[in-house]
Amino acid sequence: MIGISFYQQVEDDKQYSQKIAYKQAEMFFDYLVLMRQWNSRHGGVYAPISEHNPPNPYLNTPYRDIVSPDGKPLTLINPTYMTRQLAEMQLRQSGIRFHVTSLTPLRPESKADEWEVQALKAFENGQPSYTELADIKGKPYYRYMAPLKLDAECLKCHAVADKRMGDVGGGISVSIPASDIDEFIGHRFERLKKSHFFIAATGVIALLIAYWAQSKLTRRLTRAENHLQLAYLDALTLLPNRRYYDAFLRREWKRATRHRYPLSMIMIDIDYFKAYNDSMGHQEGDQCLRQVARTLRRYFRRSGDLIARYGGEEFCVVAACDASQILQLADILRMAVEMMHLPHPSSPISQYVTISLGVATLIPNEKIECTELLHQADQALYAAKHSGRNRVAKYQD
Ligand SMILES: Nc1nc2c(ncn2[C@@H]2O[C@H](COP(=O)(O)OP(=O)(O)OP(=O)(O)O)[C@@H](O)[C@H]2O)c(=O)[nH]1
Repeated sequence: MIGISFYQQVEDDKQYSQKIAYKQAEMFFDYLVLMRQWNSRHGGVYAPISEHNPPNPYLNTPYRDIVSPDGKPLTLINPTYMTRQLAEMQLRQSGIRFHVTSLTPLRPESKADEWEVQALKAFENGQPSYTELADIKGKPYYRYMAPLKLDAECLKCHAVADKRMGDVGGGISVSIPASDIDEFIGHRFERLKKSHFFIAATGVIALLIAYWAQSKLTRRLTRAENHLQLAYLDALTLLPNRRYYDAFLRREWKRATRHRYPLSMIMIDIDYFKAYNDSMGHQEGDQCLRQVARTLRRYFRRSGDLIARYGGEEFCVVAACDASQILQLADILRMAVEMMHLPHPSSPISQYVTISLGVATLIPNEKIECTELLHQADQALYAAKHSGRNRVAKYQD
């Protein structure tokens, strides 16, 4: 955006400067026309003949040269001769060129150049003025030209058969060196470059600071998140731990109390896990816990349900569903673990690892604590264990 702004401002400045150049040329033209009218109104003016004011050989009029009563030789200066003299002075002083010209000039020096010929032809077709950036002797100029209408004074010398008063007799071209404008644009360009560079540099520094601050914040957040995960995640199974489970249960209990919907719980315990450890080794025991956890967690995707490692070889489930739904879920979990076909050589009830599950459901209210649900699920688990293991038992009063 800074690049676009820079480009646009430079382009705007160029166009604006060009407009000013052409306007300046137009003002020169208007002023010259005014002076010519003044001269013409007096029928020309006499001035002493000098090195800078020799008699004009192209001025075809009686009394062109006269002598003043005190004996000074004077010569008549008509509008065109005056413009020519002014043009020479202006060129010497500022490099700006005026040129009075026509398609049929009397003086060879007044012959129109290629560009002026185009402009004069355009005037004959009614165009009021002509502007262009064009070269004179290999140097670029902002060129402006407008027509001169024939008046009585002009017709004295420029009497052409098909020309009448008010017709386009020629024109004056005003040419301003492009180097004057380029110099101005150059200064402006430098200033724009500096200011845009400053804005860009400030922007980049601000972005770098923002990036640095943001990555610092991200690092702190990641660290905090890791700490939080460590605080609430069981390192062995990567399931939520008992602390998280307790907090979750209290929250869900309150919500279920408010909205009066049933909350269910499953306590899960691996059967004969001591024997498994003893026969397979503690590391295999850990591996078994991980595999059971991975299998169980697949059934918990909803935000209102949770499975956690409750401690040792025990897992615990809390779900916002009724008694029949939780019984179904518990049975699915039991079968899923059995179907893992994890060998358990020292289990008296199966050749594979199995689990026992205790299920309880309550509709919470302000008079019951959530520990009651835990207690009931635990009782149900105890019942499942004592009625043979590898089964689901429902809490009975
Ligand atoms: N490998 C391993 N073993 C554990 C872990 N946590 C608890 N245990 C073991 O799990 C066993 C639990 O045994 P018990 O509570 O006697 O129960 P059980 O042998 O599973 O018998 P039942 O529950 O009655 O079927 C203990 O031997 C604990 O050492 C653990 O993180 N890794």
